[in-house]
Amino acid sequence: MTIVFTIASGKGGTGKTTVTSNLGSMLAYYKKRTYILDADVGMANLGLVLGLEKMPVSLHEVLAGKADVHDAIYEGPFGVNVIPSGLSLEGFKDANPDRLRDVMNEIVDECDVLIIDAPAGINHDGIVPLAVADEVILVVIPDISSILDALKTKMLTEMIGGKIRGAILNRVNSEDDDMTKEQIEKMLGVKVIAMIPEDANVRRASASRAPVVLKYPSSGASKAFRKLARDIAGIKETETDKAVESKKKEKFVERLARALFPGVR
Ligand SMILES: Nc1ncnc2c1ncn2[C@@H]1O[C@H](COP(=O)(O)OP(=O)(O)OP(=O)(O)O)[C@@H](O)[C@H]1O
Repeated sequence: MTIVFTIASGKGGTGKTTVTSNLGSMLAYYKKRTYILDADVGMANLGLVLGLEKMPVSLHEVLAGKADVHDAIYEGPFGVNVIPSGLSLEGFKDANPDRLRDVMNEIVDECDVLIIDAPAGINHDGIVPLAVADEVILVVIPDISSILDALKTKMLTEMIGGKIRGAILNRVNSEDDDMTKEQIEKMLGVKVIAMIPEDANVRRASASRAPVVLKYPSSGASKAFRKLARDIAGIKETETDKAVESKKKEKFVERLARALFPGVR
């Protein structure tokens, strides 16, 4: 059976696209037939961060009723199926977000997991992705305004009969954070299902147009995304996962050795 997740926040810039691209890629890596769809039709960037160069047909044309959704599916990292939104304002103007449910119905039988990257804010474009999801996942950063905005999104989701799976706490940097995981859970009234550290590799990977799980698989953020994907897919850590982790340790030991014995290679 297919499960549809919508990745939402409230406040912009908390990491929805980062979560969508990395969680989607990892689920594909773990052999789940995964589709990721950029419902942020006004400020699309899922295709960009995944390095899709040419997108002759995008969700814009599909939502405008001018193209079939199957013509707007592109192959991403580990074989994840990406449905990007276009970058032109002209295309955005004609896109009708109310068609999203029809688009979903056309692909739902082909996938195990569909992840929808929702736009920030509470407006009409943002409500449709909340309404069509089986479960909404909130992406928050440890900052009071992010939590308050996510709380509004949670209340709106529940008001329209939707269900919240939990919150992903992104950009965690324990020394500087305003709020702890427990305070956030209490305030939001939902479980924190993953904690993704602040990690410069995330931005570095985006700049080279790849998800961090592909570009820097042994980084802290990748480790957290791998675990989240396993939890969602209901699978245990594999030997390959352990090998990726031990690679990180080796590198640390190598770095330490270099620092202590600079002359030795
Ligand atoms: N864990 C992290 N560590 C460091 N940088 C991060 C992390 N997560 C996200 N970022 C960076 O934060 C910025 C915003 O992330 P992203 O685009 O995923 O947010 P968004 O919620 O989709 O934004 P918008 O609301 O504009 O669509 C990007 O530059 C991204 O590389």
